[in-house]
Amino acid sequence: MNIRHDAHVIGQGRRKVLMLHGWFGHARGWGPMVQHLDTDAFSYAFMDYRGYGHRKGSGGPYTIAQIAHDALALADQLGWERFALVGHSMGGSAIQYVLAEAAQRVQALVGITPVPASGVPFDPEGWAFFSAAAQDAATRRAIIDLTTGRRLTGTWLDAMVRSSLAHSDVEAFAAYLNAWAKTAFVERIQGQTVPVLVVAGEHDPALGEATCRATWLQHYPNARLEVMTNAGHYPMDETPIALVTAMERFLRDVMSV
Ligand SMILES: O=C(O)CCC(=O)CC(=O)O
Repeated sequence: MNIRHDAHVIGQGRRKVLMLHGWFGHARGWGPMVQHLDTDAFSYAFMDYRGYGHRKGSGGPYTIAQIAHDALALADQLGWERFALVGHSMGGSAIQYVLAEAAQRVQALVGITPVPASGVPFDPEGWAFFSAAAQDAATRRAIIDLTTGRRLTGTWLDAMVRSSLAHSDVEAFAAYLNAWAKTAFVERIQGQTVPVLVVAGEHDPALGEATCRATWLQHYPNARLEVMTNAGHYPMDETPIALVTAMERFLRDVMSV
């Protein structure tokens, strides 16, 4: 394991994979799935966004476009000409923005409970609720509880909130809500033939199977869907072995080495 550039890089494999985290995540916040990765077949680079993880205090811009540009700069630093991208939730929007900017470099996309390229619609009440999360730990906890189907232990919810508070700047967290919910760029990716795996969680109320079918599977002709049973919005914590198995089976299938 080593730290290079703006990323936490593990593995020596010839298949290169950039990992882009979600709103509550950070480069080292991918949970127990990390210990199950095949580090002989793959090299994984886990990137922090501006204002997150070891980039806390960096300042913005806190936008999906900036995440994508930082991801491409990281790939350049690592000497990765072509690579796959895995994005969780907000990271699902960012991996598609990378595709929009540099399709020739992208071998495959894996979206884990991912935000679509159309953004996420909110009613005023929902927007007020999610907006409160930046300043209020209890709201962060309530969102994670809601998006995992209100069925998981409070010990895990509390740990997720602590991790989110410790590893993100409040101003970045606040601004990224606008970024993931309101960045819409379907016209830039619609019809791209890149192989895509979409992983939905059975208990994810907003970004679950129905949303993935209505968005990702309509946008990409070569997209396939896997639904993780016994998972909500965080399969990397809830069903880590099943998630890694599905993800690496797909990537082995579509990435030439
Ligand atoms: O819309 C939802 O269900 C939650 C999305 C979210 O929290 C964003 C993220 O986890 O990156």
